[in-house]
Amino acid sequence: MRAQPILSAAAIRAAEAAWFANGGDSFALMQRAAGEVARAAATRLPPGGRVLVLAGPGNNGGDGYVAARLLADAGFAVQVTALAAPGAGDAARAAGEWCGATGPADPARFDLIVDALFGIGLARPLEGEAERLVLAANASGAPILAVDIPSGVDADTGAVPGVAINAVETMTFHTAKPGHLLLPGRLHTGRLQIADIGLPPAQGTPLALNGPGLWRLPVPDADTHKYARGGVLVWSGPVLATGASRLAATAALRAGAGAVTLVGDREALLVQAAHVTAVMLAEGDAQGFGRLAASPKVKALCVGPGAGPQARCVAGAALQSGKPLLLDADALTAFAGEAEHLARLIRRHDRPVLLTPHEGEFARLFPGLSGSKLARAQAAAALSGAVVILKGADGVIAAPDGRAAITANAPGWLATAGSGDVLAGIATGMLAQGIPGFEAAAAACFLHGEAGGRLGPGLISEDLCGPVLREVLAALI
Ligand SMILES: NC(=O)C1=CN([C@@H]2O[C@H](COP(=O)(O)OP(=O)(O)OC[C@H]3O[C@@H](n4cnc5c(N)ncnc54)[C@H](O)[C@@H]3O)[C@@H](O)[C@H]2O)[C@@H](O)CC1
Ligand SMILES: [K+]
Repeated sequence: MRAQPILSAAAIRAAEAAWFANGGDSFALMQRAAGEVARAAATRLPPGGRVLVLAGPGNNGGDGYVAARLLADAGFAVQVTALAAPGAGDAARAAGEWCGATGPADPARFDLIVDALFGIGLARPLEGEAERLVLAANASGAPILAVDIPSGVDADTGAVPGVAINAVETMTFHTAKPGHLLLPGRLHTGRLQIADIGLPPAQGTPLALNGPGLWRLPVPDADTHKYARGGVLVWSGPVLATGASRLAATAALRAGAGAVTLVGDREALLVQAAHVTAVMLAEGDAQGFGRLAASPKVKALCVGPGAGPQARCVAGAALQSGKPLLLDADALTAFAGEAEHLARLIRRHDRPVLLTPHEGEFARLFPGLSGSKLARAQAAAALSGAVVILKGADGVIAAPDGRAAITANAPGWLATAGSGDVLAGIATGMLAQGIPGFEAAAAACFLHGEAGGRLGPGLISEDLCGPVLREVLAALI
């Protein structure tokens, strides 16, 4: 299975420019794009159905004019409402070839609205007539098919600086754009369709949709044993906060680590003992954690879920261990405002380190980083030398070498206490099995999303560690 590339607006324009430089015909490209829009529109229309095409001043509008002509030729009743006449180029040619009904219209009178106001060329918030058209289309109740990207959504960031079209479906071209997958853009996109319009396949792109094409799950050989599959240490929280680390430990075991041990003080372990069976327990403080981590049986470490006041010392010991390591929650907050110091420790560590902040933890750890979720995760990975999972429904995974992935399968049901602890555990379990950092992080995010999707309403984090993870793994191996 191939990874699905994602291209920024600039990368799409570069791909088009390269193709044009080799003699590719830009109007033919527009016609192919519009053909895909018309085909998608036709499947949503009754015979002779009424279509309103909202056309902007650029090539997105050009796609709209060509689609209008194709739909009219196919017997649909098409009207175009133009925001402004295209000035020149392909869009002007497309507008010139449209001879049908043109002018203002009540969008509620149509069976379908085709949104061709703005695509990847959106440069500022929608105002005035553009804003009015978008609000009227959204309020009309008619389904909206967006051309390339819902008008008002920034193709690179998913940001909606003003108003934006609420599409039921978006027909985009060549590859997905970050704005289709990052929030809030994803909520405006509806069903995303990606049409091949004849550009050469995007290869070696640093950004991809998170999915099985990006990583491969480990399958144990028949002659393996538990420590060959990978031992994991998870730092246990204190006596009144043991749940988070227990979720992480259980998830690591489910994800395929051969043996998982919770390490902590005696009181905490007595609580853990009342709950766990296959997960083992070992008494120790921060130095003890470091000593246990030195065992060749231990292949990955997880510090942070519910870690409590020891978080910094244990994270420090873990960072000296030379073992693949995941830092989450309290272990991230322990380094708040000290990203550069943490980066020095990570760079000395020389083995994969995963940082798994949610937005709040990210802001505390990297207060100087701004921009889109994608840009911030990439900057944090470059700064820290770690693979960063910036969590959320549009979770971004970024590696220090510039690779990044966006996860789009996480349902809202995953927004529940302990969900991040399970993600940390799955990712640590992947690290323990020798999966490289970026792939381990991406696989964990995908598995977590799939498990959440299967469980649905009523999901609690304990469920995520249950048989559902086994089912998800079995479906993907
Ligand atoms: N370049 C190509 O060959 C192809 C482009 N395609 C289409 O072309 C689109 C990109 O076309 P363009 O680069 O012309 O960009 P757009 O059509 O997205 O918009 C650019 C125009 O909108 C104006 N504009 C931007 N933001 C505005 C705002 N907030 N309010 C008012 N005006 C605003 C700009 O000044 C410019 O005139 C793609 O999204 C896609 O739909 C497709 O036809 C495939 C081929
Ligand atoms: K659009």
